[in-house]
Amino acid sequence: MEKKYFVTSAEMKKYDKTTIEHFEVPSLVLMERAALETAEEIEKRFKKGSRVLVISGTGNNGGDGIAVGRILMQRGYEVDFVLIGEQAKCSKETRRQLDIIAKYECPMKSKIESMEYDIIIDALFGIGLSRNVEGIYKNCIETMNDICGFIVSVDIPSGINADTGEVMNAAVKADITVTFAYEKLGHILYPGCEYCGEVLCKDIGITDESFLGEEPLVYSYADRYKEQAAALMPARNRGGNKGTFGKVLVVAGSRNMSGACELCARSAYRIGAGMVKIVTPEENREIIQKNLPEALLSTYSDAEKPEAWEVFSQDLKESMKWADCIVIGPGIGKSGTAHRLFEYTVKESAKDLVIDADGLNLLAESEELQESLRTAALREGRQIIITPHVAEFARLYGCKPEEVKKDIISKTKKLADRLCGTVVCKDARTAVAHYEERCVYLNVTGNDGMATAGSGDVLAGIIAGLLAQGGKGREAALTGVFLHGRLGDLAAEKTGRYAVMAGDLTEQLKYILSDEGKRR
Ligand SMILES: NC(=O)C1=CN([C@@H]2O[C@H](COP(=O)(O)OP(=O)(O)OC[C@H]3O[C@@H](n4cnc5c(N)ncnc54)[C@H](OP(=O)(O)O)[C@@H]3O)[C@@H](O)[C@H]2O)[C@@H](O)CC1
Ligand SMILES: [K+]
Repeated sequence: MEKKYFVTSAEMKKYDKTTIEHFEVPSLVLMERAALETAEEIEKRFKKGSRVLVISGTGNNGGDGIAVGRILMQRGYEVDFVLIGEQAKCSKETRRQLDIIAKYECPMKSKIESMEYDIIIDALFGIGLSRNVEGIYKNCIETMNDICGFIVSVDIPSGINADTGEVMNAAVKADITVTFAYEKLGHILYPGCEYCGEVLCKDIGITDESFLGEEPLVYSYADRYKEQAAALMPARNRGGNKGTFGKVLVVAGSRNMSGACELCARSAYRIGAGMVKIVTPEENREIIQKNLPEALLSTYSDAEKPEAWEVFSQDLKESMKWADCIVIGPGIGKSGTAHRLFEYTVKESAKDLVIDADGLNLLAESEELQESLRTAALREGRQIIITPHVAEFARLYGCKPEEVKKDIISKTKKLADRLCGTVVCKDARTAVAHYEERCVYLNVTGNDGMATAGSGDVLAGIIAGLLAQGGKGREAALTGVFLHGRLGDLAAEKTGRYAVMAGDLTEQLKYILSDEGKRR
């Protein structure tokens, strides 16, 4: 699978350093390449004679900016240079850039004197931003945002934290961001991604060799899969039958709450599972048979009564034997029956398990069941995938939702390690971690239209459908999350983000995988 990495500032600095020290590429060569790439993006958009303002800080980001200005000046643009901060504090490379423009007799100013520019080069702070922006720096960022010109941020908009995407008290709102070698987490996480404009990632000679064997912690699927989603699917055997394409057991819904199980089961079918059986209260029978006649059904009533449970649990045991994997939780509630069903599914089966929604709340309440799942994963290789949104995650993890949002990557990994499974932490950028893998997947598909009831039920069904077709827990989760986001994007293209409903996502499965084979 082709990956795309998102790096932290510490990782990027390490790769810079390796390229400079281990591979002996001079730092000024990297800076010149970065500047050339940035200048070329400006030349594509603006003609010679355009007025350019370069705002530099004292770090190497500032040096990049000065070099961009110098190249544009040599190519016929009208360039003004401003340095914010003390010259004496400039990095070695930035001092060198100052010396070069001094030789060309370009004056360096210490404040912005005009608001009349076509282009602003934002090179105040790059990945070296280490604290909140205050005083003259904050004023400078606000002035850049006030000038009417087109803003090109060098590497990252000044004021955005490259690791978390946080706004450090003030940040530049760029039209484009030209970054180098790898996109940073701050380009992709919210709110940072909303400040970048279009992100253009340029090769300046820092390559995967600079990892020296240890790849970055965070990755996603390469962009090409957005157009070629079917390439992520498990190969489909033309000689297969409904048994070989996998059997999913959906334990979902509660009395007169049939929507969640229907969405989940339908999604499992649409992603390609051969058979789907729904376990739900008897009251839901009629509506499910009407809406989803393809689903097999096993219903229960009065399961709180011991004799009824006795009979039904035997039936459930048979269903669990029949299934290749189980999904439990959507719409199940937290009643006594829900507890029983959940406990039984965890303890009496070794089949791969997707836990969603209320199932996660039941899991959060029971250390004993968490321990059972850990043991089953380690001893029997049972694959456990949990799909919490941020609030459910916080309950399981034992922290506040805000803390999850601030540190989604490492917390998702820690929870996966604790549960010995795959954890899908659903947010605007969903993270997926697996206990046996060091790296964490960060999803870049999807949109806010998907923040709608039932969207999670669809994801749980998709992941279970992929598991049933033989996918490993980790891959099923990654592919499921990526596809789910693509479904949301396609649905939003059709209706706009406001109008997207969960059923629309499943509907899009009809189209997104229709090119299977052609694009593999
Ligand atoms: N190796 C190379 O040649 C390559 C380098 N590249 C480029 O280098 C950039 C990284 O350079 P960098 O590490 O020098 O950091 P950068 O972002 O310029 O700023 C650091 C300065 O800001 C200061 N500072 C920080 N926070 C502050 C605050 N809130 N308020 C005020 N000051 C604050 C901090 O000062 P201090 O914390 O020491 O007080 C320091 O002086 C990278 O983004 C890319 O553009 C690429 O071209 C690839 C090749
Ligand atoms: K910048």
